Order: sequence, then structure tokens, then C-alpha cells
Amino acid sequence: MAEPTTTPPLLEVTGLTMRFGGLVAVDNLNLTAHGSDITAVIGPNGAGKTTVFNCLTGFYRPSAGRLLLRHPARGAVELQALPGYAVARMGVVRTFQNIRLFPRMSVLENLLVAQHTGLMRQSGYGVAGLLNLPVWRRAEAAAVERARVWLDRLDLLSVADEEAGNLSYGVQRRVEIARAMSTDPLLLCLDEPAAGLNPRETAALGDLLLTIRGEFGTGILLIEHDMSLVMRISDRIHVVDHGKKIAEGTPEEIRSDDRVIKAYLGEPEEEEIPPEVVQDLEAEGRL
Ligand SMILES: Nc1ncnc2c1ncn2[C@@H]1O[C@H](COP(=O)(O)OP(=O)(O)OP(=O)(O)O)[C@@H](O)[C@H]1O
Repeated sequence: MAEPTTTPPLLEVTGLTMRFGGLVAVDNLNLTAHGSDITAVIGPNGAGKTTVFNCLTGFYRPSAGRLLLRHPARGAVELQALPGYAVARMGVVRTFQNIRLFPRMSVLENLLVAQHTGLMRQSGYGVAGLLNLPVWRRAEAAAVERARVWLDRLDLLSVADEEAGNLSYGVQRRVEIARAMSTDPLLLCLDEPAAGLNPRETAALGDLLLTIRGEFGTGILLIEHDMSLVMRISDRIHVVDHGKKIAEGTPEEIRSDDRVIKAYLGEPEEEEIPPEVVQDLEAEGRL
């Protein structure tokens, strides 16, 4: 967080609940994310983190709760009522735990496909494109330029024409972020972006996310298991366990929170005294 902010949060999640049959994956969760912050959501495996992202980005319709986005041009937008494509159009974009690029398309094409909706809107939903009108050609050139800017920022220009599926895991992760950023998002939601990266790549990813937050003012919502990355770059951390929020605070506060330590490490087991020792102690009147 560059400076303490008094502006209302970009995203306000209230009472979010997601049930799958009898299982409550997310249980009455409240969470906020500011547009100028990196906000992390952490928690043990199965805590409900990805389900929160799936509700937020229109993949699931929540069982209950409100997902309010304060859009600078459109005002308050209730995301829980919108399908995925409409959420993306509002500027909330995501990457996935398992990389989801189009593997047989080039890196550049992957970035252009991501901008398709905006391109269609600007060109009269295809009519201008079919007629190859100047408005279409301008919109297309702007989309290619935006893609090139992000490929350059993420050091991907040299692989722009390569098939995405042929690239290493670490490079594909960067392509995913470039693809999301080329749509000019308000909020970038990253689901375990450091998974599969080596320590050098993870450090570079951290620098990149700080740049995106600082230089471009894009809010970042981050699910991540790599605690050194989370502690290094997050402004605020929400800790989820069994679908409920158990703690919230700065990295320093979270690091020393007993509930968080318990959620990750479990309760220490009670020392059990063997029965024969109990008998001896009782016989000697020491118990
Ligand atoms: N579509 C679904 N149908 C049924 N249960 C689901 C579904 N999606 C998630 N769950 C369950 O909801 C719970 C939360 O899962 P979720 O993937 O959100 O956890 P997570 O915190 O992201 O875990 P991880 O860190 O391992 O990715 C789990 O018990 C999971 O099995």
C-alpha cells in the first residue's frame, strides 16, 4: 500500500456462502480489496480459496452473499448476479491454478483473444471488421499494441510468435499474467501464480506484481501457498480455514497470529501418559 487510503474498497465481499450439497465450502465470508493493494487470501488446502475466486469471477453462482465492485465509471456493480464474461468486462480478470492458455496459438494470439470482447464492442460487434472499416483497423492495431506493451513488460517479446504450449511452465505463467493485464483490468485475481516456479522465477514474479500494483495501480487479489512471497508483497492478508475467515491483517500481524499458526500446523497433541506409568504413579500416590 503506497499510502494509507481512506477511499472505500474496490471490492467488498459480504456474507459470501457457497454450498455444494451438504458441504459448505465458503461460509459467510467477508473480505475487502482496495484498488491500490495486493490483497492475499491464504489458508490450508481445501479451505475454500479457489471457490471464493470462482464465485467472484462468475464461474459459480454463490448460495448467498454480495460481491460489490466499485467501478470508476459504472458505480456499484453487484458481481454475484453476473455471468463470467460480464464480470471480466467489468475489469475483474483471473488466472487459474492450472494454466489455461490456448496451447496451439501463439503467445501474441493468446493476448489478442483475451481482448476480443473489447475489440468487438469497439468495432460494432463484427460489422466493421467484416467490412474492414477504418474503425476496425484502428481497434485491431490498438489491441496488438496493448499486447506488445505487456509482452515487452514481461520480457516475452522474443517468444511472441511461439506456440504457447511449447513454452516452459514459468514462461507460460508470465504469458497468463500478460494476457490478463492486456485487458486493462481493475482487479487482477491470481490463483497460485508461483505454483511450479523455481525460487528465482518466484522472486521475479514478486517484483512484477509489485510493479503492476505500484506503477499501473491495478489491484491484485492473490491466492498463494508460497508464504515468503505472500509475506513479502502483500499489503493485507485474509486467512481462511474451513470456508471461514479466521484472521485478517498485515503480514506482520498474520505472521504472529496464533489462530493462523494453528490452522497451518494443527493443534499440538496432548501428551498421553502410558497406562502402566499411570498405574505406578497411582500406586505411589503421586497422581
Ligand atoms: N465443484 C465442486 N463440487 C463439490 N465440492 C467442491 C467443488 N469445488 C470445491 N469443492 C470443495 O470445496 C472445498 C474448498 O475447495 P477449494 O478448491 O475452494 O479450496 P482451496 O482453499 O482453493 O484449496 P487448495 O489450496 O488445495 O487449492 C473442498 O472441500 C473442495 O473439495
